[in-house]
Amino acid sequence: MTTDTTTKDAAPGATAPGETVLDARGVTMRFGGLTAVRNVDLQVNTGEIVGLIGPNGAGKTTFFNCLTGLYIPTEGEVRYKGQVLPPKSFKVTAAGIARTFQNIRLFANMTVLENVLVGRHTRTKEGLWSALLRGPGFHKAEAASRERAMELLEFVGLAEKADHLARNLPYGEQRKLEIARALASEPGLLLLDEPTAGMNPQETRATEELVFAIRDKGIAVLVIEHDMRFIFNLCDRVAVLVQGEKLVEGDSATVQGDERVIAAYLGEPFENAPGAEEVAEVEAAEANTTDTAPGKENDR
Ligand SMILES: Nc1ncnc2c1ncn2[C@@H]1O[C@H](COP(=O)(O)OP(=O)(O)OP(=O)(O)O)[C@@H](O)[C@H]1O
Repeated sequence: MTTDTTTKDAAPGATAPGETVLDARGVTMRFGGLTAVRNVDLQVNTGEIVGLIGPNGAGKTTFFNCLTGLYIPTEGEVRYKGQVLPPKSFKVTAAGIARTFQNIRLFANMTVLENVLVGRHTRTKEGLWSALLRGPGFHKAEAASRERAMELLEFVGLAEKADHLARNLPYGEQRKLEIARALASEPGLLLLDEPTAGMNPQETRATEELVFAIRDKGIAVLVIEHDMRFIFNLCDRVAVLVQGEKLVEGDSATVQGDERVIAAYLGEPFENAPGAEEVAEVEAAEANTTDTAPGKENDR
């Protein structure tokens, strides 16, 4: 699949093709006597979707936390577009890295649109006084933010639900909303922590298409997932963490066939073709989907 980040469709945070957006070197994170992540190197370039897989407790989320300023690595360095990242998560977001969480963290009693507007705060310049006085600058900035938030809701297939309360959305749509909120900070790199957890096969497939569409806008993606079909369909490169260390890194075919990965994580060689039962489930669900269903416009 090709990526053209020079088109007018490129996201505001998009980077030139081939640029290294994330450069993590020797990242180690210790909690007392436990080394959760040990000396991990990982690069992500523009136009790439990179997967991070491994057994439960392998250190994947801890590594994400080291990339996003939630944890300060005990050792090692993380650079975004060549700059060492500041050790504060809001500064990391402002620098251009956005993330979603393993457990959905939406503002349940706010509307779908308001949740996305919250995600834009790192990109709005209007300060407290401007907000209190509600001058022309404030109204202009607010209108621009709303317009961008609606564009993002359109992109993820939730525009028609902009006024719904987040808590009333079905689970799969809450996950999409989290992605829209993360995109609202106009990142150059998006980190997704188990984006398909709890989804049915149809929702998982729609998420796959959404991630491809995000990549096609020039935003690099690093994704943690336990769904191996999702990972191997989606990713240009996959890194495998086991007990905090990077065991293998390579393209999907290399990782799927690696004896060490099979022994430590997959258990048995990965069978790429979906089972007949899964195909039937997706086809039945798609047959029931009306033309107005959210996410329809992202289908490719
Ligand atoms: N804040 C913390 N304090 C102490 N130990 C922690 C902390 N966070 C994570 N750990 C430990 O670090 C190890 C790695 O955990 P982590 O959540 O990063 O794994 P993971 O690969 O994301 O697992 P999963 O796939 O189950 O989400 C585990 O042993 C965990 O108990």
